[in-house]
Amino acid sequence: MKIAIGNDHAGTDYKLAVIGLLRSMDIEVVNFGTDGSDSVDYPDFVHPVAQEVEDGNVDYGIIICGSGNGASMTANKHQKVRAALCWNKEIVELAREHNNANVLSLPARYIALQQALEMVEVFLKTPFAGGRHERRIEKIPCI
Ligand SMILES: O=C(CO)[C@H](O)[C@H](O)[C@H](O)COP(=O)(O)O
Repeated sequence: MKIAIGNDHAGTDYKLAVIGLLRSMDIEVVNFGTDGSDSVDYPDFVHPVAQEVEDGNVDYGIIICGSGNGASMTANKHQKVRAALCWNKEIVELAREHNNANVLSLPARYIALQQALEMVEVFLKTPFAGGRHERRIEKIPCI
């Protein structure tokens, strides 16, 4: 499995921990930064993640900013991206089962680090349920 990851300054610490988790699971990681704490603009680091997902170069994307909103808004501008802003494991499970989310957006300033890591694990292990949900996600893109 291969995952692209990107974040702004609010998400750097969580991002580095998530990368550690992914590597411990033998998952290949493409890190688009930022890796620092200087103030940056989240679209500069989220668009490359979304583009990798859209191009089929990675299985999933993980994006992290303070609230998770700016990151998910940015990623969802990409036609093939379904980025889900999640704040607990149940929402993550539903984002995979019902929405076939291919990008997980984490709000670093509003969830505990351990919670974020557990959410990543749930995201990776939960399959899409298909069925009625397939029809619905096919209707998401603008024509
Ligand atoms: O984009 C966001 C809000 O939707 C993120 O939470 C950013 O991380 C946040 O806006 C950054 O805020 P800061 O005051 O510039 O650190």
